[in-house]
Amino acid sequence: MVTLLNTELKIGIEQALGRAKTSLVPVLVSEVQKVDHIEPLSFFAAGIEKYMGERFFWKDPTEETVLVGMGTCKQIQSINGNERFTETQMEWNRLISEAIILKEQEKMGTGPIMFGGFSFDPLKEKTSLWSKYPDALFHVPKYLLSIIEGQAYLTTNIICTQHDQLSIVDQVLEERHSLLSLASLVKPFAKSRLIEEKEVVHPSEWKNSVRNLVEELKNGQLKKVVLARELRLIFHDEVSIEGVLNKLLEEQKGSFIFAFESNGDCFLGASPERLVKKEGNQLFSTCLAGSIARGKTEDEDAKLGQILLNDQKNLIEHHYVVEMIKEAMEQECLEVRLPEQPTLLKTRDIQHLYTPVVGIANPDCSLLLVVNSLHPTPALGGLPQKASVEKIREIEALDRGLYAAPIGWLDYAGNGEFAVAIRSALIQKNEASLFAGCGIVQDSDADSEYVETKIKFRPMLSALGGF
Ligand SMILES: C=C(O[C@@H]1C=C(C(=O)O)C=C[C@H]1O)C(=O)O
Ligand SMILES: [Mg+2]
Repeated sequence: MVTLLNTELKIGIEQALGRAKTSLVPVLVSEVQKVDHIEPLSFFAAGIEKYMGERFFWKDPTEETVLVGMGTCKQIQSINGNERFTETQMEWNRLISEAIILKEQEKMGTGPIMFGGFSFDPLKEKTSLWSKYPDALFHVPKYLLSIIEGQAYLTTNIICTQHDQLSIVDQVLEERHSLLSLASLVKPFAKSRLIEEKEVVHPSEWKNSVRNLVEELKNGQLKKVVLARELRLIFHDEVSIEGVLNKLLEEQKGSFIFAFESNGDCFLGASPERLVKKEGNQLFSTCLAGSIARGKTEDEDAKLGQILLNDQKNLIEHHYVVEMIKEAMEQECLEVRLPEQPTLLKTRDIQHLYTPVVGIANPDCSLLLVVNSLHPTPALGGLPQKASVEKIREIEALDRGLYAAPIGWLDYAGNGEFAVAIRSALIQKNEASLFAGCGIVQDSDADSEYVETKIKFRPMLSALGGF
């Protein structure tokens, strides 16, 4: 259990109440404390009763940053299509400009942050599948556990309005105390029991749409289009989000592990692909496209890797991504660096062609606007960007929702990170939808692309106990 000093929080709230009464706008108070280590998954599990539907989880591949949020002290959303990035950034800036932040040191990922995501394509006709997730949805948590380079921090966020009294301090302290006590009790994480697995679109139909698309790619100006498909699973009981996260953390160590709850649904996954990270004036992005299976032996694995590194179809598929990301980063940066040749990035189930991109951001750069200019990269959409998204909208029998779209966090100093939400699933009580797609180019073969999507389902299938 962790004991905290409470005095500062009270002073902060007093100030915020005063400010809220004169300005008549709600004021955010954010207090950060260094705490003894708390197991992130235990903290997440501690919120199962009180904060179900209002939790998030994030771990980057290097484990430099782990964030677990609980409760929602403020929700930011936008239903305004292509304006969703700008609107979200502006609302965040407004909230932060008034906030009172109590902390001892500057640490990225502590203090007020918001976590959430954007839809892949706001213009795609919506189905009921994603009814809990608007085109932009972000949560500022009430309680945030941040593990930054191994050190744990606990942030408490409170919104003070003109109608609040100082007594809210006692309420918050009591709530926080019981949350921390629960987090110290480690629970066994339940496994899910699968009943049925159904491909939403029949394999032969999906392969036909790939074949038709390949013909179009040969004849038109479209160079690449990413086509995805959905797998629907039914379970005996409600899926345990903690159980799935536990397995993802065990099995997908080199990936971003994320979970984002909204109103009873949960979108989670293990993505190997960074969209963009901002740390001070540095920007990092990733080109990831071109895939091959892992080998059963070390030798076979290395051979497959060599095949991938020299395969024209995959190199072209990858090159389109490099071309577009380089160009977009050059718009945002004073300087951009990237290697000339891709290397391999391997996860448990698959290997990819990988090119990291680093840049020095323009002075006026803001993270969500970079997200806006990158999304979707040709790794998830295609090339040219607009025409490929239109093609997906027209031919893909799937409501992507947040799949293949940016998911991540932003802090009060403008730092943060977004991954593309692939190798992911939407959990709805005792059912789940899994998503996987692949880049179709002129030389694509429908059967091989189908196998590639099958491999890409594995991380989530395995975590859900179905493989
Ligand atoms: C679209 C997905 O993955 C993307 C497509 C890839 C490909 O076609 O080779 C590789 C990595 C990802 O950028 C997915 O996993 O659903
Ligand atoms: Mg591919």
